[in-house]
Amino acid sequence: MESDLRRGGCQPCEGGMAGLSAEAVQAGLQDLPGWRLDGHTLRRDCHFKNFYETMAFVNAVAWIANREDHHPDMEIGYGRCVVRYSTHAIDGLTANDFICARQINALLA
Ligand SMILES: C[C@H](O)[C@H](O)[C@H]1CNC2=NC(N)=NC(=O)C2=N1
Repeated sequence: MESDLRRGGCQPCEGGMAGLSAEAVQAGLQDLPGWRLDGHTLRRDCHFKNFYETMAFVNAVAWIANREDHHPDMEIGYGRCVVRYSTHAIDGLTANDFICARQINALLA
């Protein structure tokens, strides 16, 4: 499982796909700085100097979302963006959510 979270590239989201166990989610979070569990979503609160930087980030996240065909919910303010990932198809968390969260961390590194 851990290796699935490290490997890039999301799998297609389908109704029957397996959600991660609570243990797997906790294990994944150990290696995902900045993210926490918020209900059944992975959440990171990001802060920026100004609106321009916030929107540059939002656009980069949108680019990743379209490449991976895996889309977060985003809440945007002048200097902040809350990013939440879950897999809508199963209303839970899958490896896809961790794969995308890692890509967001790479953007912010
Ligand atoms: C048809 C398309 O691949 C699916 O609707 C994808 C699109 N992006 C998605 N994003 C997320 N977060 N969860 C999904 O289940 C999902 N499904």
